[in-house]
Amino acid sequence: MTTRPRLSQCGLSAGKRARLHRILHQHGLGNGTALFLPYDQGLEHGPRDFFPDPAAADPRYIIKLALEGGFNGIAVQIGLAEKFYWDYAGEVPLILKLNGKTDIPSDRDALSPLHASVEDAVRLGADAVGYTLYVGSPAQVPDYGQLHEVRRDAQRFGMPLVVWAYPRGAAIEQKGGKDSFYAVHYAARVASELGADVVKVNFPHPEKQQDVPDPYHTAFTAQQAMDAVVRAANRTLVLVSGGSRAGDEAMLEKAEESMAAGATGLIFGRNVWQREHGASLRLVEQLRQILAKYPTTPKV
Ligand SMILES: O=C(CO)COP(=O)(O)O
Repeated sequence: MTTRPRLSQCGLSAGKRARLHRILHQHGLGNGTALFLPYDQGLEHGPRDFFPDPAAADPRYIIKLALEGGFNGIAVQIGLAEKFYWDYAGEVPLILKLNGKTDIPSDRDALSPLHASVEDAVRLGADAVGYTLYVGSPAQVPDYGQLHEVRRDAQRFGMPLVVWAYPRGAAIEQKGGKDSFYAVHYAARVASELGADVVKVNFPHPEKQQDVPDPYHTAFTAQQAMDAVVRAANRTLVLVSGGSRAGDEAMLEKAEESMAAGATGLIFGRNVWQREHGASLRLVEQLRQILAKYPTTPKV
């Protein structure tokens, strides 16, 4: 097990630290862990994601769900933030996603363009900004350039930077895909080296990697792989993503293994809002019980 870093250890400016403190210690369970509700899938995958529960197509339903479920924050794109966030008077912290793209063209040369700024995030009262970085994509060079701009502004405004570190592209596919241990481990390290304050990763699968450098041939369990991912992120706080719809047992196991490894929290979207309302809240309550077992102590 890896120790979860405290905010005072993470090289944060006063503004970033105050905002992360609000998210982690004044919302959700208030114990330094986090449960985020991401809601950018309407852009990334299209409205098909709302077919399982049509209520979820309405951003007001999602924000209410985040409040009812005691989430630490929601992650949305600029258009929804401008139209809906203030309906709830900023009661749940906002991570403003600054880039995003559709899945209509193939992901092989993926680059996620910027369409909002850190200044927008300040104007909207956000507590963090989110940036999707496609590690391993042929477009990773311009991607790093965009991230650099965002990081500079985030430093200037004291705004925490959450990097969605997504392995992508043909080279990643050849090595076992975007959730192979090799890819997730590398992506966590890249985000940390490039200055993310928080990194969001897929849960790593050691059994999926192929054609990878030697050290990865060692047999890792899922728990060991997750431990290694948290270590690779060093003093960058780790969030683990939910992924496409799975059963409750699988989600709870992923949550437990992630938190035991030293992740700071979970960012589960479709697995929460693709269920009917009562089932969503029941799963959230079980996730909160897991988070309650892993407080950050001491707090600062
Ligand atoms: O962070 C996420 C999307 O931005 C994760 O969403 P899912 O849990 O639906 O995979």
